[in-house]
Amino acid sequence: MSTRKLLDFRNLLSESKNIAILTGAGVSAESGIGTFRGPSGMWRTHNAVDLATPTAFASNPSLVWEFYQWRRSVAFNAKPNDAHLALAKFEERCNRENRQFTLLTQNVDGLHIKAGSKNVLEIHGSIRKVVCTKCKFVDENLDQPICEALRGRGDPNGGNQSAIPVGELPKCKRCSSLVRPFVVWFGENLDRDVLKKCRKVVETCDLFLVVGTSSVVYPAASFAPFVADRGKPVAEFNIEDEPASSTFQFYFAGPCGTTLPAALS
Ligand SMILES: CC(C)NC(=O)[C@H](Cc1c[nH]c2ccccc12)NC(=O)[C@H](CCCC/N=C(/NCCC(=O)O)S[C@H]1O[C@H](COP(=O)(O)OP(=O)(O)OC[C@H]2O[C@@H](n3cnc4c(N)ncnc43)[C@H](O)[C@@H]2O)[C@@H](O)[C@H]1O)NC(=O)OCc1ccccc1
Ligand SMILES: [Zn+2]
Repeated sequence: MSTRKLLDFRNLLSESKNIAILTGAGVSAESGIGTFRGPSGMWRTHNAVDLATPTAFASNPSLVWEFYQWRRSVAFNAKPNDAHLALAKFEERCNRENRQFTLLTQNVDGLHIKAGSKNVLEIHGSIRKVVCTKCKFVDENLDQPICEALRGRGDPNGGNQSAIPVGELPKCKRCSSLVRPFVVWFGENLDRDVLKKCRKVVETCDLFLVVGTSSVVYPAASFAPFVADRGKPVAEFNIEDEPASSTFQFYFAGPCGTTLPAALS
C-alpha cells in the first residue's frame, strides 16, 4: 500500500466520527490460534465447520466437547497480539475524542476483551462461556479442563478418542443438565439483540474496517458491502496480497499485527 494511500486513510480516520470494525480469525493468527481456512481448519479428520453444528452436537456431544476443550486450551493460553492491542488503544483514543467506536468480532477466543477492548460485540459467542441445553443458564467457565472426563482429551492429532458418556460431560451449575459452548453454530441464528446492534452499527458508521476475515460466513460477510453500498469508506486488512473483492476503497496487505498498528497509531 503506497504511503499516499496510507496518508489518505489516516486523514479519513482522524475525521471519522463513528468507526466500526469487523474482525475474523486472521486477527488471532499471530497469537497462535489457527484460522478456519487451510490446514488449521481441520481437527483430527474433521473440518471445523462440520463440528460447529447442532447436528454434530446432537449426534456426538463427546466429540464436539473434545473439539471445544482443545480450542479452549489454545485460546486460554494465547496472548493478544499487536493487532488486538492496536484496536484497544485506538478505542481509548476515540473515547478521549468523543468519537463512536464499535468492534464486531466473529472470534470466540475472547482475545479482544483480554487486550482491553470494551465496546465489543462477540457476534458468534464466546468459548469462555457455556449455556445449558435445558434451562438456558449462561455461565462464564474458565475451568481447564472444563470437567474431569475431558482431562487430557481433545488432542487434534489423536490420543484417547473413546466416547465420553453424556452424564460425564460438562453440567449446568443450576440444573445439572448438559451444557454446550456459548457459541453460534452453523445453521443457528445469531442472537436477536446482537443482530439489532449490528444493524444499527452498519447503518450509522461513517468508516468500516474489515480485518483478517475471508468474508464467506453470513450474516457477518454482508456487513462491509452494506456499508460500501451506503457510499461510506471501507478499509480491508488481510495477509493475502490481493483483496478477495476489490469493491473497497482501501486494502492493506500483510499480517495485521503489523499493518493495523501502522494504520491506527
Ligand atoms: C459457510 C457459509 C457459506 N455458511 C454460512 O454463512 C451460514 C449459512 C448461511 C446463512 N446465510 C447465508 C447466505 C449465503 C450462504 C450461506 C448462508 N451462516 C450461518 O449458519 C449463520 C451462523 C454463522 C456463524 C457460525 N459460527 C461460527 N463460529 C462460532 C463457532 C465456532 O467458532 O466454533 S463461524 C466461524 O467461521 C468463520 C471463519 O471465518 P474467518 O473468521 O474469516 O476465518 P477464515 O479462516 O475463513 O479466514 C481467515 C482470514 O484471515 C486472513 N489472515 C490469516 N492470517 C492473517 C494475518 N496474520 N493478518 C491478516 N489476515 C490474516 C486469511 O487470509 C483469511 O482471509 C467465522 O465467522 C467464525 O466465527 N446462521 C444463520 O445465518 O442463521 C440463519 C440461517 C440459518 C440457515 C440458513 C439460512 C439462514
Ligand atoms: Zn440448566
